Amino acid sequence: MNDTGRYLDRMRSTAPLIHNITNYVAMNIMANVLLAAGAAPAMVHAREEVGDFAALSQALTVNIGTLDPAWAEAMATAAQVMQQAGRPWVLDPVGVGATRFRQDVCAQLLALRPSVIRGNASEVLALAGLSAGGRGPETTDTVDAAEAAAADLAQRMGGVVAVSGPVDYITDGKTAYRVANGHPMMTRVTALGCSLNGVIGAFAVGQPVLEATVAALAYYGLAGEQAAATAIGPGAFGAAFLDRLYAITPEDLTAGAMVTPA
Ligand SMILES: Nc1ncnc2c1ncn2[C@@H]1O[C@H](COP(=O)(O)OP(=O)(O)O)[C@@H](O)[C@H]1O
Ligand SMILES: Cc1ncsc1CCOP(=O)(O)O
Ligand SMILES: [Mg+2]
Repeated sequence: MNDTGRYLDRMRSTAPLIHNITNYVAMNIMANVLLAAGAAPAMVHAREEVGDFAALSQALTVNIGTLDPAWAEAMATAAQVMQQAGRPWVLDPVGVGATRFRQDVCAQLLALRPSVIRGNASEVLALAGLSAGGRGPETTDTVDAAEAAAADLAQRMGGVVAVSGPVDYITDGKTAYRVANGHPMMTRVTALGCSLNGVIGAFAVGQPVLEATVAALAYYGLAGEQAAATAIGPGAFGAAFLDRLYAITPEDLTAGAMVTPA
């Protein structure tokens, strides 16, 4: 894949409305990430309105980071709208291995066929049923260890699975890519994984989902590399990261993307 920049260009040209049911930690950070990238975010989670709002949106992201039963109901309602409309929706199974409640809610959401599942290695392993553990939002496993689980999950779901980490792994169960962009500083700022889901959703609007997900991860990782080159620590990095998401051009992305077939 050497045309990653085209996916960024198309996303920015439509500035898609992305409906996010995300956690309290991520809401503000994720909205800023989406605005910097060139999309239009909305954080909407009330059971009474998620269905109507999803119907207006071009993509949905669902994140179980700060789950409660009312939110779980809202997530299923919104995901069902997207599934029926054939529009992309992204699931982030934050900390799914940690509790029974998260596992049960994810099982219900998987039945609604997410277009993309994006998680770290521990989350993908737990979601595939290959590990019951995990401490919470941070990974304790390597991406390599989760690759077979990702392929299995993608085949079972009929969607794309993206395992993020030092080198990301993205597969639809048949074709797979690795993306080597990124910087370890990205793990020192909370909610950057959560915010990535929005960027994936935005890239996936009207574009082939596997390739759009790869391009989104390359773009995100490139912004992380560039931000880390100037930042003295996590605080400055967070601001520089938004600035780089805003500044990277389609040409920069095509030149800087480190994508290989897996
Ligand atoms: N050690 C690392 N080196 C480079 N990039 C990383 C590293 N760890 C994570 N990333 C990047 O950080 C972003 C968030 O991924 P990750 O930290 O795995 O998510 P989460 O916060 O959900 O655990 C992704 O773009 C990923 O490529
Ligand atoms: C710290 C925390 N606790 C519940 S959700 C959340 C944010 C996790 O964000 P990310 O997975 O992107 O690091
Ligand atoms: Mg996460």
